[in-house]
Amino acid sequence: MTVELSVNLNAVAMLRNRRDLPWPSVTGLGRIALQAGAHGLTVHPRPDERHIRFSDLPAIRALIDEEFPEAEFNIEGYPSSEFLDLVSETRPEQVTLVPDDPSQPTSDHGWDFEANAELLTAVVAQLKGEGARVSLFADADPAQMSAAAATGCDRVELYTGPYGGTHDDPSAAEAWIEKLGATADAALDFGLGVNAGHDLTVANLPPLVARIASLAEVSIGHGLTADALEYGMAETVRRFRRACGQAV
Ligand SMILES: CC(=O)[C@@H](O)[C@H](O)COP(=O)(O)O
Ligand SMILES: NCC(=O)COP(=O)(O)O
Repeated sequence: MTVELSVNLNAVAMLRNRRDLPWPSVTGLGRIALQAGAHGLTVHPRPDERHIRFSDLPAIRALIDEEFPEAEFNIEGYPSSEFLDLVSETRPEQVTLVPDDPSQPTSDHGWDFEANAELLTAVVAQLKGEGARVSLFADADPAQMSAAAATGCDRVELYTGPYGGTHDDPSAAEAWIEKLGATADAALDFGLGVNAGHDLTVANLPPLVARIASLAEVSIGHGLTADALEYGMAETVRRFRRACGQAV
């Protein structure tokens, strides 16, 4: 099974938001990602719009519709009425529901599916009725997959933050791979597809991909944007030196 890559544009938007200027362009970087073969684009609009802005969504929708009709738009977030309205207007191919509190700096846990069964079952049905695939953000806990499936969702997105945090501790990384793998196995047993995301990198992806044969999609923003800066820095410095009049 090919693991599809959805590029999360939140980090690009955060950099753009430092100034009242249109660069880096969220849509422009999204275009480059899709031209390079990414399967889709992910955004996680937060209530304070500190990363992606609600006003970014129509342009990303238009980019996909007009230039990359095979690509998917994945919108992540807590199912507030504002978020659900945004989704209805934007019609993403996939919605990933995340149990974020507005005060959280970033997403740091999956759903408690039993405690939120009523909310999730209703919202999943609504979003599926609007034509979206629905994925639910999940901790590495096989015991929760039965309750996840009972909501009617299509997929779970495994929260890989704690695995990403083990970058300097190989034995802890192995233990997290096993927990994530066991959760993916349980999800598959209940008929769920499996996505994964948070703090994934070029270094920590291969063991995850090797362990989870059913992995359908990873969404990556922070590590991918950091690499784009690192691997694009030398050429960019040369461009600016040329602009200074230097012979390069
Ligand atoms: C749902 C998830 O895992 C997050 O990674 C999120 O999409 C990133 O959002 P921020 O970039 O706004 O922290
Ligand atoms: N769903 C996770 C995501 O979209 C990106 O997370 P990160 O790579 O920015 O940690």
